[in-house]
Amino acid sequence: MGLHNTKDSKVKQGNILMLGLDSAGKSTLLYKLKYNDVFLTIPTIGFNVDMIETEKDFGLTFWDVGGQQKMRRLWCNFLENKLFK
Ligand SMILES: Nc1nc2c(ncn2[C@@H]2O[C@H](COP(=O)(O)OP(=O)(O)OP(=O)(O)O)[C@@H](O)[C@H]2O)c(=O)[nH]1
Ligand SMILES: [Mg+2]
Repeated sequence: MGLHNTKDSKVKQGNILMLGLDSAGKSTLLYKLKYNDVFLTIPTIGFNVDMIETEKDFGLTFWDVGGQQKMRRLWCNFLENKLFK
């Protein structure tokens, strides 16, 4: 997870990369964290990005990446991204 300041140095933000095999429960976990509820999900094609404000001036951006076989070749693009280093 990377943690960095935005233009306003008081506002902090972190990025969380969610990787895992298909049907591991990544999207379910994200919706549970964001809405405190369980939703019917469909397999993620590509990726979802969602932000959760944890407290004043602090937010977490979740990158929920599809885990199906055909999606896994995209994982390296996220792992090489400096947001997650
Ligand atoms: N029993 C049980 N089922 C779960 C749990 N978490 C997720 N599921 C179910 O598992 C299935 C897949 O969940 P998803 O959250 O879509 O899985 P995912 O990791 O996002 O899958 P991809 O998007 O294909 O990578 C859904 O039917 C969920 O309801 C859990 O903790 N317990
Ligand atoms: Mg998903």
